[in-house]
Formats: sequence, structure tokens, C-alpha cells
Amino acid sequence: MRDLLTLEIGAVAHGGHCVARHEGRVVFVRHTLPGEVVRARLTEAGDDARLWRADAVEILEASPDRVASAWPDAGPGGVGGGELAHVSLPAQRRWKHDVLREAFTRFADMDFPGEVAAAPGDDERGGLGYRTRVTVVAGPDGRAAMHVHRSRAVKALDSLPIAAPALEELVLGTRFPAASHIQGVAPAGEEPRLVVDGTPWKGGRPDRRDNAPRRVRESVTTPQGEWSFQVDVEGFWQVHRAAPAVLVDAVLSRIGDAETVLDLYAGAGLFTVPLASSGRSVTSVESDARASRDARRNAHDVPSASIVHADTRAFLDATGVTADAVVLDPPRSGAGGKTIDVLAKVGASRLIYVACDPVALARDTALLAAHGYVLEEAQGLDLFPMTHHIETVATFVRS
Ligand SMILES: C[S@@+](CC[C@H](N)C(=O)[O-])C[C@H]1O[C@@H](n2cnc3c(N)ncnc32)[C@H](O)[C@@H]1O
Repeated sequence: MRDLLTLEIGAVAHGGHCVARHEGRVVFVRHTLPGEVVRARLTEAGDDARLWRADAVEILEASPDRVASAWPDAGPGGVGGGELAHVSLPAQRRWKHDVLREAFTRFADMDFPGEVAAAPGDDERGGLGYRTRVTVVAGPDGRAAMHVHRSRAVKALDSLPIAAPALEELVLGTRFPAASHIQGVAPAGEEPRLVVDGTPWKGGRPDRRDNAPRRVRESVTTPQGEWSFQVDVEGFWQVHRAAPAVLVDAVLSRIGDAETVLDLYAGAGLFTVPLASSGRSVTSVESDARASRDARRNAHDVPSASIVHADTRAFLDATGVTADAVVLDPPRSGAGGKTIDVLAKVGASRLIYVACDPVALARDTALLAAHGYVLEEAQGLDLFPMTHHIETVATFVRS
């Protein structure tokens, strides 16, 4: 096996790499772009493996879409989570559009009907400084570090430019116990905070008081209204600074005249509260106990919201509930066939599907079609610049 190959780079693929071929074998190459010719270092290349993986380490012929990396720590041999930092922002969106198109052609046997839009403010900030949540580990010297892509090794960070600037400064400027796990949070309108191995920190040290604050306040402002939330400091919240408002707006503008709504995989109630605060009857289903507690608190003053702590499929199966519309925002694996079978029995005329994985969405689109749900429209949202992740909001109607 040779360590370095010269490769002509083909199309993008889901996962943040492009496809090349070497002696008939597929090679997934990171840190490159379609049309480039590169020297690539093999990172996984078993003799019997069907496909190999490689990092482009020298660019012999560059794509016009290539830019100087916005995050060198995430370059070849570097940490995961910044695999598109060498791609211009418009080309990152084209890349994601290509991935959505490929996923829909392959798994849903249809054209992806939408575009990929930028989040407000991203063009002005060069797609940086957007994350209000970051997770890092401490290296042996106590500095913030991250795992090298597909490796257990950790690499100390010189920068974390996708984080909100005050959060980047706090995370990089603090020293932690070696090997600790650190969650950094920059809530809207509050100072950034750290939680280290589950303990909140204050002023660079653990805050072990019984009443050490564990919740953060978030506010969401859209053309339709303004809402405030409290979320556990380690609980799920959309990571892009603009994502909560963009997604609430996307859901409200698609909900139509539905009077009864099921909000599935509802987290801390990001969609439940706005949907219910104008009088719709909303049942919010979430399986994580902490998130469900947050949702109950956030919906406390909204009488038409009812919070259920349950697994989505078990809840639908056990209750046989009906609704005019369903909003679903499942984790990366998507809803899947068994859940879609019970979801179809809800009888909703409209489904609004918020997806963080294009392949799972495309697979679920095919499964929904078998139950008579037609994809009416879809919009890709670039809520994770510098990474390959794509958010999509799709509306399905019953034919
Ligand atoms: C992508 S998050 C979306 C949360 C919320 N819609 C938001 O935007 O803040 C997915 C949520 O689904 C929850 N979840 C995962 N599997 C679930 C299941 N089987 N049933 C119910 N909730 C689930 C997770 O705990 C998480 O809160």
C-alpha cells in the first residue's frame, strides 16, 4: 500500500468528502473539492476494504471554490467538525444542495425541490462565530482540545472560529482538568458559561454550590412574535445563533390553519410554545426527561400546550391520537419505517418535517409516500457553515 496517491476528484458525497477512484476502488477524500487534482494521504486503506479514505494534503490543481482555510485546526489530520472550512461560503451551499439532490434521487427517487439558504448574518460574518453550543475535551496540558477526525487522539485547539466569539475566548482562555469533558454555552443576551464533567463553572473554577445555576435563558424573535425559554445548560438547543428563530418562522409559516398539532421530538418546546401561544391545541412529545422538564416549564403559561414525556413511537402506538398537522424534528437517524407506520395513523393532512440529515429525510420521504404523503416543498438551510451538516424543512401533504 502506498501512503500518498495522486487523485482526480469527482463529485461530493454525504459526510463531508468527495469521491475519487484509484485502480477501480472508491476513495473518499476530505479537504478537497470536485474537479481538483490532489496528492492525498491515505487514512484508512485496508487491502480488502471496499473503499479507502484519504485527506488531500497537497493541491496540484485547485478548484475556483477553494479559499484559505477558515479553521486550520480542522484541516488534514486535524479535528472533526470543520471539514468544509476550505470551501467558499456560496460553494458550501452548492455542495449541500448537491448532497440533498443526490440523496433524494437515490433514496426517494425524485428531484429535491428546493434550494439551500443562508442563515441571517452568516454572509456578513463569513460563516463564522455562529455556534452558541460547543463541546470540547481537555488535553493532557489542560487546554481545550477536540478529537482528531475518526480517531481517539485529541488535538489542542489554537482557535475555535465557528463558536460565538465570547465563547471561543472563554473556552480557549480557560485551563481544565486533563481529559475532562467541557460544554460551552453562549445563551442569547447572557455571558457564556462552562460546564465541566457535569459541574457548572464560574470564574475559571467549579461552582459546587447546591444552587449553582444550571439553566440558561434563550429568547426567540420572529416576525410572528417573541418567546423566551429556559433550557438546562447541557440540554438540547439549536446550535446556530439564528437557528431557533429561523426554524420557528419556518414551522409557523407552514402550519396553515391546523387547530390541533402534534409536536414530535419536541425538545424544550421550541416549536410547541409558539404554535400553542396563538391558541392551537398542541401535544408535545419528547423522550429525554431533562428536555421534557424544560418543555413543561416553558409551556407553563400556555394552556393549550400539553407536554408528554414519552418515546414518540410508543406514544403514537398507545394513544391512537389524531391531529390536523404534525411537526417532527427527529434526531439524525430520522423517524424510520416503524414510526412512520404509526404516524400515518394520526390522520394529519399536513406534516412539517425538520431534518438534520438529508439521507434520513430522503428515506423517510419514500416511506411517507407509501402512506400517501406527497412532498409539497422543501428548503435546505445552511445552519452549520464550515461543516457538511444540513438542516432541511419539508412540508408533506396527504394526497
Ligand atoms: C433535533 S432535537 C429537536 C428538538 C426541538 N424540536 C428543537 O428544535 O429544539 C431532537 C429531540 O428528539 C428527542 N428524541 C430523540 N429520540 C426520541 C424519541 N424516540 N421519542 C421522542 N423524542 C426523542 C431528543 O431528546 C431531542 O430533544
